[in-house]
Amino acid sequence: MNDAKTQLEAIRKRIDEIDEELIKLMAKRTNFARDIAMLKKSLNLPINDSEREKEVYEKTRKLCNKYKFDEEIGVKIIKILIEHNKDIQSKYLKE
Ligand SMILES: C=C(O[C@@H]1C=C(C(=O)O)C=C[C@H]1O)C(=O)O
Repeated sequence: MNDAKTQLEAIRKRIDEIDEELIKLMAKRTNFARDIAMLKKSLNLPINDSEREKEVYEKTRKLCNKYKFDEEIGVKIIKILIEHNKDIQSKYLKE
């Protein structure tokens, strides 16, 4: 019983560490939004690039299969990050 409690605590500690890594990586991905916005402005390109998004979603599906993670959940998470990235790009370009 006590052993199970110790194991539960150990797993939760690992989950906390993983959550921190996830947030760190999401921030890292999102922090490219400003540079991307500036480069697109100089190249006269729109913020939205549906071809690139298609590639990102395809890659996401492949990675989900590779790591045995639910494909639809993976795509949902990436969609949130893509939309957030585009919102930030728009904000920078409005400044
Ligand atoms: C970041 C970009 O801008 C947008 C956001 C994307 C993303 O977050 O992956 C992909 C395509 C674009 O719609 C980009 O063009 O690479």
